[in-house]
Amino acid sequence: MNHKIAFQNVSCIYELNGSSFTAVHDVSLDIADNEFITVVGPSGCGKSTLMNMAAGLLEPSDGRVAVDGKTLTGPGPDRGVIFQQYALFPWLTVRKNVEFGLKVKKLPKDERDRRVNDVLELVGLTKFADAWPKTLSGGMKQRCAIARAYAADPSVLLMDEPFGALDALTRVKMQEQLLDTWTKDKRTVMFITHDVEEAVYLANRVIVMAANPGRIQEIITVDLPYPRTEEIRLSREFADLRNQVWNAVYHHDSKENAS
Ligand SMILES: Nc1ncnc2c1ncn2[C@@H]1O[C@H](COP(=O)(O)OP(=O)(O)OP(=O)(O)O)[C@@H](O)[C@H]1O
Repeated sequence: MNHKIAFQNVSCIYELNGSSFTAVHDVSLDIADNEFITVVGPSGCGKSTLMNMAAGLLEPSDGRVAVDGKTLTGPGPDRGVIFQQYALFPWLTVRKNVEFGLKVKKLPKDERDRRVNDVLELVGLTKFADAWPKTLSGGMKQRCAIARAYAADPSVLLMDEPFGALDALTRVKMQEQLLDTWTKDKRTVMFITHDVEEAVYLANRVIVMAANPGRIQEIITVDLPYPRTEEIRLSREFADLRNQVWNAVYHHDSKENAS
């Protein structure tokens, strides 16, 4: 299999006030090219720490993280990062927000225009190209952030609870929209969430983490076809997978807390 991202025996130890805390311990994981993986687990199990190491924002204390076989030494344009906070520039329109990184890269104007138009179309924001961020709903702001990440043409998208601030209905719509975008233009996606249903709905594989120390508890393959229709979401197979992930996350966590 062609591995896009490889975590090899990765650990992360934070030093704080003279004591050390193991946030992630000995994680090994291979993510295939164009695979969509989701990462779930209890609060504090090291999900963001793992993603920050893939983003190159944090260096592992032990082991290595590689993208396309190359050990990471920092952030790079091959990886687009999307956080829960939309991080849009309020003084720029949707179009200018999406264009921003391309200007920094000094791409010629016609190339910038072409790319911005393509990605706005991809996320369904063409009509809102000249709108200001403050006039957009939360879901639209996050679509704009996704468009901006796509515009830079990264082969990897790292998403940390991107829909965490949205209401339940918008969240479901955003999941559909994201899968639609990803199906049209595949990337390797690592998506962190607290929401078990979201984790199953989106993923090829769900990585369930446990805490103290943060580690991989179980990997559950979601053998459901794309597009993930409403019929799939309401199917018996989907419910079984959701229960399986739920048990791996919560029953394991409550057993640990009881002991
Ligand atoms: N800079 C830091 N210094 C010390 N400890 C940290 C630091 N960042 C995170 N931690 C600790 O490491 C552990 C893992 O944190 P991390 O944010 O990766 O977990 P998470 O699974 O993403 O949590 P959540 O779901 O609540 O966002 C937590 O116990 C956290 O308190």
